[in-house]
Amino acid sequence: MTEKKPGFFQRLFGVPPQPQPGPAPSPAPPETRPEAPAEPIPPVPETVPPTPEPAAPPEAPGPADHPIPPGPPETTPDYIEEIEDKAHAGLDSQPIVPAPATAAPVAPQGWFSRLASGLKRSSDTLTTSITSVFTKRKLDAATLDELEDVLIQADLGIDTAMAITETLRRDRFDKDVSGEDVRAVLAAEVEKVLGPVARPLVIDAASKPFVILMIGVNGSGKTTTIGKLAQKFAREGRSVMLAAGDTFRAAAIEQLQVWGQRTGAPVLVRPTGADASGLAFDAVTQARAEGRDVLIIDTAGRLQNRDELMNELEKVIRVIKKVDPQAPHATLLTLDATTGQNAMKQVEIFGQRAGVTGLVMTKLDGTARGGILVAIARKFGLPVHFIGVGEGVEDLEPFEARDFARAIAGRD
Ligand SMILES: Nc1nc2c(ncn2[C@@H]2O[C@H](COP(=O)(O)OP(=O)(O)OP(=O)(O)O)[C@@H](O)[C@H]2O)c(=O)[nH]1
Repeated sequence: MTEKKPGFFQRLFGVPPQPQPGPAPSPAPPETRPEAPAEPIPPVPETVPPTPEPAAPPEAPGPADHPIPPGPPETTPDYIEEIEDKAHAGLDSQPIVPAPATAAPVAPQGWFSRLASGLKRSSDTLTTSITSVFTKRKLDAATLDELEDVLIQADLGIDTAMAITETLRRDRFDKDVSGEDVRAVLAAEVEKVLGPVARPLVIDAASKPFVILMIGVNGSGKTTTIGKLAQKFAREGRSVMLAAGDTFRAAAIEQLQVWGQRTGAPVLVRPTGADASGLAFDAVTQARAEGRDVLIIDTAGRLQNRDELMNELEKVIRVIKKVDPQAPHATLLTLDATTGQNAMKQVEIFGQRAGVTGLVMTKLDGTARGGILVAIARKFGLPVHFIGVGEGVEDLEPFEARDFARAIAGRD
């Protein structure tokens, strides 16, 4: 199914790009993102508005504010907007109805169809395999074994695969069973597993600011998710501040600044290579002084097996707690669905080291491995707050077990 999508800028603001538009969110081309930079990049000349000094020094204060370097052309917002425009070329030719610059909250209309089309690769793979197993045969032991293999290959996990085959064995053994029957059982079982973990992210208004720390491996979608969340919170009328704690990557800092411009959220930045914990300390201090409702802190991507980087993350958390012992109030792990089974390891290690409180699964649109969310839910029972099925701001939604179960089982 090819859905005609408006341009990214239009989807974000409801208006076409103006002659001198603000820069677009800047997902850096993968080749510009080091997997896990070991060496900080040296500071560069000043261009960024200074940020106040912390009330008390953090464990290892970062260097003074510096400008954000313009960055190589391939990482600039203009360049990225150009790429996005090209990516959507041919899809943007419809006349665009102008909307007010201050876009009104957009109802999550059509979310299920976006979810279903996002999860299409996962559900197609599953349903095609199921259909090939159930070709109007009576349900026998061999068929159940085949089905179990199919479900395990779809990353649903052994326990869920067994639960589904057990249900079928109990209710339908030696009877005719169609692919549709199996999909119904699959949807029911997936919903049963996901129901308890589908929990909204509740912003406690008593915590000012409510501090959200965004963590995850490189490229898992932290910065993009922060932008999407900032947009949501701003639409809810909350005062949001962002902190560009991914001090390894100039492009990530710029990316966050762009989201800040779009959402009206100030962005605390430091030069590339600056100490992330010092920045986190300043961010919480400043957000508190300004009475912000929500502070979202980005962090550099890190592989869970890089011990020194995980130590650094622990330090960021310790330093945040110096300002507010209850913070971070939410530590959200972004998981790239395309990584499949490795996501299990990420949940385990980040959970141990950083105390993950909730999950955001991104890129469910780009993979046939969406079933991994079911395996993760069953094993860890951590709340899943949001899922992402695309790069646009409207492609992140609160997680609903029933919708996901229906979409992955290919049921309308
Ligand atoms: N298709 C798709 N792409 C996504 C989604 N979420 C994020 N992305 C893209 O994934 C890429 C990486 O996203 P980032 O937000 O830069 O990831 P990050 O975790 O901040 O990356 P590092 O700074 O390298 O750690 C970007 O190109 C995003 O546009 C999603 O739900 N679906």
